[in-house]
Amino acid sequence: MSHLSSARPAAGTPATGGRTSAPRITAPTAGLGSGAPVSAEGGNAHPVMDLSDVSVFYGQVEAVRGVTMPIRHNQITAMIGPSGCGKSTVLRSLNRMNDLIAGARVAGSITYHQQDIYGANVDPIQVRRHIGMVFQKPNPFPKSIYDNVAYGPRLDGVKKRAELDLVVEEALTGAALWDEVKDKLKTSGLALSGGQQQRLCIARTIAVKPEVILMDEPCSALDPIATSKVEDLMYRLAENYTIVIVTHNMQQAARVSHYTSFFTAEVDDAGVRHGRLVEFDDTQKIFTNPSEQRTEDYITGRFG
Ligand SMILES: Nc1ncnc2c1ncn2[C@@H]1O[C@H](COP(=O)(O)OP(=O)(O)OP(=O)(O)O)[C@@H](O)[C@H]1O
Repeated sequence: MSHLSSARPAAGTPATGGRTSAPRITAPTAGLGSGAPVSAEGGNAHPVMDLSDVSVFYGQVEAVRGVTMPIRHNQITAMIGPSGCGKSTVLRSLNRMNDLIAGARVAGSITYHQQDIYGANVDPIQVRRHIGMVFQKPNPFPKSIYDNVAYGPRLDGVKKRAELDLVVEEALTGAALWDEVKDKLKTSGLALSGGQQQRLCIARTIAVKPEVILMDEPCSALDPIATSKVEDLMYRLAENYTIVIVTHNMQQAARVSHYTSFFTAEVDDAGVRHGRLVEFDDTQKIFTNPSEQRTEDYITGRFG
């Protein structure tokens, strides 16, 4: 296990008023960039994160109740379910992005390598350093392609041009964008197409070598060709990263993920609506032989 010694915002992630005397969150360096390709049968992959009886509140409203599931190493876990069932809420709770929403609160336990990410001494900025996020709408900084990717490493203290050049090339190559942009690194990231912008945001995220990448509907703003490129990329990234993706697109979940969690909204005895995790399993099982009738109804289009 290695210890982090400094707090700094993760690339592409807004900094919060995090505690400055940042206590440390630990992570094994062995997991960073050293994983072997894992197939959909990777049921033995150990959990990098564990959610146990997680509920998320907005003020007094319990938007999601009692979610328990693992996030397995170098696997892609998809979250699917009808609108408003709490997929994005749960995703944001995995790297404390909900901290940025006034009144949001998480109950239950979310661990990263057995460490409670909401522990009293844990700095959310450090959490986001290890658990990066790619958003629905590509959000490059209004800077050059190079500076978008170099942003996080520079904050990490990488200053030498040659080192930065290498990190930028590696990240852009890892995000399957290098060949398209290597001759125009000084061009604004905003001048790229939507699909290229999303891959640039992925490059910016992986440039700081997080272990887990959260993706909130990363293809919803993209056309089918750009979507297919990002899907291919996700699959390749899973050789080295643990990915959690929220998607409205069931075909996409079936295509790219190893595990799928199906969420829905339930109304409790008091008439209050909450998001619930109905079923978590191998993606193949969810889409061919789910245990729950509600899952089957959803994937066969009978509701949702
Ligand atoms: N910032 C917020 N403040 C208050 N309530 C919120 C906030 N964000 C989400 N909610 C509520 O939490 C519930 C779950 O929303 P969430 O966006 O997580 O669902 P979702 O499954 O991701 O939906 P969609 O598929 O439409 O994006 C909804 O009732 C929503 O209105």
